[in-house]
Amino acid sequence: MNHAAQQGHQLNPYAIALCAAGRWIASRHWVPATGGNFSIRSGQHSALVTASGKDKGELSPQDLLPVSWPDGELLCPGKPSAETALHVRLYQLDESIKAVLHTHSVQATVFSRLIQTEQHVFNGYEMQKAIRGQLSHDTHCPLTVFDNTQDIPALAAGVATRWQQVQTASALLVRGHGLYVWGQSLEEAKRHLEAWEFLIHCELERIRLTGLV
Ligand SMILES: CSC[C@@H](O)[C@@H](O)C(=O)COP(=O)(O)O
Ligand SMILES: [Zn+2]
Repeated sequence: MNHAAQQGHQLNPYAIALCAAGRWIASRHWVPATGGNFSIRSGQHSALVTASGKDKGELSPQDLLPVSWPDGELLCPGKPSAETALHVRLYQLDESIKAVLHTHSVQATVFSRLIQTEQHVFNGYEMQKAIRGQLSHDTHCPLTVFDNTQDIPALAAGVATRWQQVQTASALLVRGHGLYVWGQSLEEAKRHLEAWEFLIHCELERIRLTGLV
């Protein structure tokens, strides 16, 4: 990258905000060992996505790679996240999504393996109100769980097929893998991430204490 391009990258407010989010997420121990990836929408058909294999707590703006899908087909220079196709599919499914955060916390990973069904319904938690559209603790908020695969385009296609049920949560789980959340701003995606980590932690404790999944 030449000097001018590098400077442009360093001044990019989207890139700076995502690097700061990465430091916050890493401080919560939700992205160990280079796990996780993040993106932020930069245009109708474009986003910045974390480069693959980076420590997500030590990102600098040049680790955010521009990807685009002007005609639906993915164009990505360099080596963006191995899970870029899922980020892009989420942006395609809902134009209001502005940021996507993927994490590998211990509790989300363990919880996803305890849930044998395609969905786990959360009910009765005040924290549900931190999720877009959830107006009360008394609603039923379903979190959809997908089986893990290394075939990310296939996973993205599965998410698209079940989008009606997935979108309510602004989040999804991949079994034995981790959590995806999104939001209409980076701040909202961070709030969804913190809320889901809290809700999953509560359910994990409930299951531990009662033995009832
Ligand atoms: C620690 S391996 C984790 C990866 O396989 C993947 O799931 C992940 O979240 C990070 O991949 P990346 O390509 O760096 O975005
Ligand atoms: Zn992952």
